[in-house]
Amino acid sequence: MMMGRAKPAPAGLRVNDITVAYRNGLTALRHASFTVPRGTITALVGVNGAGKSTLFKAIMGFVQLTNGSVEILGMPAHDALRQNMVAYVPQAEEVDWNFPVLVEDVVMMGRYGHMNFLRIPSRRDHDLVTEALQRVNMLEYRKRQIGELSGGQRKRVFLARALAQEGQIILLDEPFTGVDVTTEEQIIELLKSLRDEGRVMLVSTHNLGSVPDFCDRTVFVKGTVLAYGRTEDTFTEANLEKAFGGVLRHFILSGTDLHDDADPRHLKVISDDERPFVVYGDRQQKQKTRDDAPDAS
Ligand SMILES: Nc1ncnc2c1ncn2[C@@H]1O[C@H](COP(=O)(O)OP(=O)(O)OP(=O)(O)O)[C@@H](O)[C@H]1O
Repeated sequence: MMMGRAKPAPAGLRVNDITVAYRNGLTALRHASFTVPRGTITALVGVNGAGKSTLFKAIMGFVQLTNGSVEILGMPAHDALRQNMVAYVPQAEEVDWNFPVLVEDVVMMGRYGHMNFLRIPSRRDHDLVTEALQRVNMLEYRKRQIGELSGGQRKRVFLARALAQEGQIILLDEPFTGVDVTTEEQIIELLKSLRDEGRVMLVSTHNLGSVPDFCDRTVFVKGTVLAYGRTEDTFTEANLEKAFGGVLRHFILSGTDLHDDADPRHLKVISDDERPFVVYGDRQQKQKTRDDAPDAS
């Protein structure tokens, strides 16, 4: 009997040569392509205005593509979106926080796509909302107004909404902005456990220092995709330079600025003014908090 070769598993997400132009004529992305496998956390990095949010909107079908296509788990994006496979955690600025809505209602919105037009939640919908709130540690806030929460708590509620949706692809637009280090670490732990369940997370972030720590893959964006691949291969000074150009601040500490003794090793800090990326000689190491950062002045 002939043994057929096993078909390779489809990519989690395939962005194929997409171009996006806004109505005002601005082309925010041009011929952008990248692929990420399932069970990964992928960082999207680039300067303000590079096109990271546009890329999310293109995946979500919020903006029209003038070229190219997006494939999700081997199917056209349109089909995956219809099946509620893609969850989007927006930037805080995109949400109207004055809208009077309870935390649990926000999370229940994640279930809407699974309900019929009457939107009457089932027992399972309620259970999934409770489970999602538990997972982000926000269960005790379920009856609070969303507008009364802190920035970090709001982020966690929107993450819970993505969990309740049972999204297989989760897009997080700057989830760490305005979030303290403890909350950031909790979110990262949650993302890791979702990765281990085989989901795909795409995370736009300016926290360059934490990318090598928890993102398996990195996509460099600047009007297009400049480079992508495993973080250990792509998160290089050359790619950072290409993506950030003059925006990055570099400083090197050595000699008596760094050591009391004659230790010849130096330390390089690369930052776009959020959390810095620190290189000790040839080794790359995370800078945990801004407060820990060496004083550059
Ligand atoms: N609705 C819109 N209409 C017209 N132009 C837009 C629109 N939204 C974004 N742009 C422009 O498209 C480009 C890419 O913006 P985008 O929001 O995707 O960048 P970004 O990488 O997410 O930036 P940031 O890091 O600041 O969030 C920018 O030049 C921006 O001004």
